[in-house]
Amino acid sequence: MSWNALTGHREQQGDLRIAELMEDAGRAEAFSVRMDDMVLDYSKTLVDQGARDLLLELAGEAGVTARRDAMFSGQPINETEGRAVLHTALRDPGPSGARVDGQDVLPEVHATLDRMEEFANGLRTGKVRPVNGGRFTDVVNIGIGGSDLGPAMATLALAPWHDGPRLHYVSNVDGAHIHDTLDGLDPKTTLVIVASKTFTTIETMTNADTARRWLVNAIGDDEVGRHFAAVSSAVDKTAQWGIDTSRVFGFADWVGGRYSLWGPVGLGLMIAIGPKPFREMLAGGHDMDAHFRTAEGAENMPLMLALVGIWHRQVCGHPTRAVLPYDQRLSRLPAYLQQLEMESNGKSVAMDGSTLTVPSGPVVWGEPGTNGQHAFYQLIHQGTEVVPCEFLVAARGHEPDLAHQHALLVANCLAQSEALMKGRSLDEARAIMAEAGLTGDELERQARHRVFPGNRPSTTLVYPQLTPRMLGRIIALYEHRVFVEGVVLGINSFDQWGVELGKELAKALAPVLAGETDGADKDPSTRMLVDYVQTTRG
Ligand SMILES: O=P(O)(O)OC[C@H]1O[C@H](O)[C@H](O)[C@@H](O)[C@@H]1O
Repeated sequence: MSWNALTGHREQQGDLRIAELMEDAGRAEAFSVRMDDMVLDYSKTLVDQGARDLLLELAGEAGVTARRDAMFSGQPINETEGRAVLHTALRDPGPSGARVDGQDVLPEVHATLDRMEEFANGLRTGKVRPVNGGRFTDVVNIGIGGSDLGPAMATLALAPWHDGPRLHYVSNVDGAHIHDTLDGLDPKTTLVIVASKTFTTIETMTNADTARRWLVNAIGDDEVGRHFAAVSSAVDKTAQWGIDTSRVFGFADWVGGRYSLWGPVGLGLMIAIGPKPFREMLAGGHDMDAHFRTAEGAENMPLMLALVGIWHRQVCGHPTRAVLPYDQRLSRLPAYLQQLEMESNGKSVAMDGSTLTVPSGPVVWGEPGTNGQHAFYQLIHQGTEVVPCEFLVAARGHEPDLAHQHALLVANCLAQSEALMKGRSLDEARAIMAEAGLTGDELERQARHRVFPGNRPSTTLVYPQLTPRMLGRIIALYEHRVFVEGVVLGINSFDQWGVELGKELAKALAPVLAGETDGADKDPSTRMLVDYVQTTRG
């Protein structure tokens, strides 16, 4: 019912402009939400009082609160895989937590964290040594998807805390990735973490084999295990692959891959920044969990971020959403969110097997500002498609000597949302052209190119500084936003069947490319492409 009411409300708004709503001096306060020292400003959107009421009603009808409580209490809300969804337990300081099969999950979570801490400290202090002595200078994390994007994003984000061994991330099955990463590293002082929830992912296992050969060449076979650690929920498979159990950090199947940064998948990050900042990040995630569980309605930041997302995608029909961190260290955030949001909510079948009657989650994309301004913002300002923008910016940077650069960064961020909202009318453009000395048809023609439609929505998340705790809050904010959007759409945000078909076909195509089978069953396009590769590669 609320869907219809919402689309009706949007229609009623007609050509209402955000700038008109902004004439209300109280709008910014009324249409923003605070969580401690963070502010999410969604006043530069067309969400008005009526829209917000209806969106909250929609969340109520979808049963977001009950579903949220079911998630936190360990019920198997991932119904297509029959699993609980408890990544929040990885950042729960306890003392007691959710129960799965009657068992409190926290003792194991905390014991694993302690083991990770011991191992990370060992590497950082030189207690955990390479075969030939000395210290580990470099750590290579081999993983893909959820076993790569989260820790890689966070390692970059927390660079100011990086005082441990150098961290490198290899994900792509393209040999170029591991080749270029290992090139220049010394195998005698390099530790490899093989990170894979399933420990079957072809990309990761292929890269792990390559890394093992590289290590064996330098240090021999006997003790190569001392240069490995594994992170997985398939502990039996890590043993089969030859990694000693003391070097294996396990996690339960109720941690989804793309939600797994908080536990052993974050091992590399913990080695890089140290256990204390890592635990601070967990505390930040837990802050957001507590907020999400207790803040009411429009006071709830993840809920409101989700509802604004739904307003833009499902109600207004904008197909994409740009994530624009004005923070170079968050440059991998858009890629991380692409998996988090699109793998979670890019689905067209509802939990009950019926076809979705509203669009699924949006295409998520983005780059850090100000780089994007000199590339694709043209389309955001003047293209025919409206792209809701999500800006993120810290009040303070980490480089006191470069505070003037941070001030410029912030000015650019705020100016963009202002420009998107305000735009520039034809009359204003004409005045600029007249000022430049143009007249007649030429003035008119040139003016038209300089019109900005404006009325383009954006949200801005501001926070004091990108610390480990803040990063934890930001990531958990997005996780819960994805959760709420999924509940409102009625889909299962925690499976990913859509990635399977391509994997199956790739497996079947490998022998065709190798010339072992003829591929007669393939379509003409695929056959032509196979033929091209076979004849061209020599
Ligand atoms: O951690 P792994 O089991 O190796 O999985 C790595 C990734 O591959 C899969 O194809 C899934 O789509 C991702 O959700 C997952 O994060």
